[in-house]
Amino acid sequence: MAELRRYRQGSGAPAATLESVTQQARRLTLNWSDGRAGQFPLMWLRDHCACDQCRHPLTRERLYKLLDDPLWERLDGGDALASFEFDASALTLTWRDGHVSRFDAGWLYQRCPGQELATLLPTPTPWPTHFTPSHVSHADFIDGSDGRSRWATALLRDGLVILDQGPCELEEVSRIAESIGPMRSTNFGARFDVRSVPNPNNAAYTAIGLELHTDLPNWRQPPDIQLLYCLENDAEGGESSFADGFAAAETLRAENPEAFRVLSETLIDFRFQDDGHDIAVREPVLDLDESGNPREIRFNNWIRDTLSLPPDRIEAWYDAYRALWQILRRPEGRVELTLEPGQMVAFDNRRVLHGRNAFDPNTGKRHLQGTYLDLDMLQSHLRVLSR
Ligand SMILES: C[N+](C)(C)CCCC[C@H](N)C(=O)O
Ligand SMILES: O=C(O)CCC(=O)C(=O)O
Repeated sequence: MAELRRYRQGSGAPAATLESVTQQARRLTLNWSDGRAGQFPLMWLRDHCACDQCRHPLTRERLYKLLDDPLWERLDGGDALASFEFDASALTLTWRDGHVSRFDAGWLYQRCPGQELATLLPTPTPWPTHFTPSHVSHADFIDGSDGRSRWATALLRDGLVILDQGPCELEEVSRIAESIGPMRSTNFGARFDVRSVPNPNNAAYTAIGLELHTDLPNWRQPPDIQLLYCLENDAEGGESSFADGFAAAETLRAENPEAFRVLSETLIDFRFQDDGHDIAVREPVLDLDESGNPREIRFNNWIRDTLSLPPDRIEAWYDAYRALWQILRRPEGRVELTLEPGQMVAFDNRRVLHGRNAFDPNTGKRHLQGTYLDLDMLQSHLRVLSR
């Protein structure tokens, strides 16, 4: 069964064993010793055969093509299956053409159609009021899988995690990022320096305060994860703040459902322009998933473009936007901290907003290095660490 284990998700086989199997037309019903019953369409079973002909022996990717199999030319019932046998831990099917498929009972138990598949990933959880983010030391992160797992778990769950006591070395942020996945490039490069420069092309490269925002809402797919690594921070000011956009959206929905509706249903324009770029998109401030829960927030006051709505919708949109903005500013919903040299914040840029107070470049230096990562790479990293 080694070949089946290769693509099994989750850990270990369940305690329950297979007790009975019956066929009804184009399905098998499987009953386990703990009372669970599962209905498996024959086509599903044939499609998930894990033998070396049906899955590539090395990559374990599917080779079997349902569409090319003469077995399904007549979709008239159960005649695809010639016979089946089972014991407590396995089910063996012999198909009409003589092909044999063997399934581990535990593997099937975890995949009963209609049942949520177990995931190794933590569920994103909105911040309670006065939320305190998790900290992981740089040494624990570098040394072993435990520190990395704690870091990635907190980031996926809370959308924010802090790494402490790293070296004050240029490019440490790139090394950290690349140990997880390729850095996600944007018009600001793959890795960027946040400091006050003479000819800035965006507000982050000045010394002004930055209201809570998400980065690059003017892209169809804004960067998922942002890493900001502090190298120097001895200028006066420059304190950081963060707020959970999903928690704020939920508060808005509870307090002002109409504002929530307006922000999720109205598409507005976001646009960034400099000498070489003009990147623009039309999207809502709150993007909801199929269940109506916030999936993404786009909030960035300085690159919000001209509001082009019919006049009778403009006031309502501004009222809704101001209501959300007010919630985001509430102290009980914000995390405030002063980044120390060697500290790195990582956050979900499509959920958690970040900002900073103005700083005075005449009183000292402030320098952060940052980059972005795709969420896919962070999730992959945690799954691999859990193997
Ligand atoms: C930090 N870094 C400069 C890379 C990005 C800042 C982006 C913030 C905002 N979306 C904007 O385009 O102005
Ligand atoms: O300077 C900071 O602390 C934050 C910079 C920022 O908001 C950004 O890079 O997008």
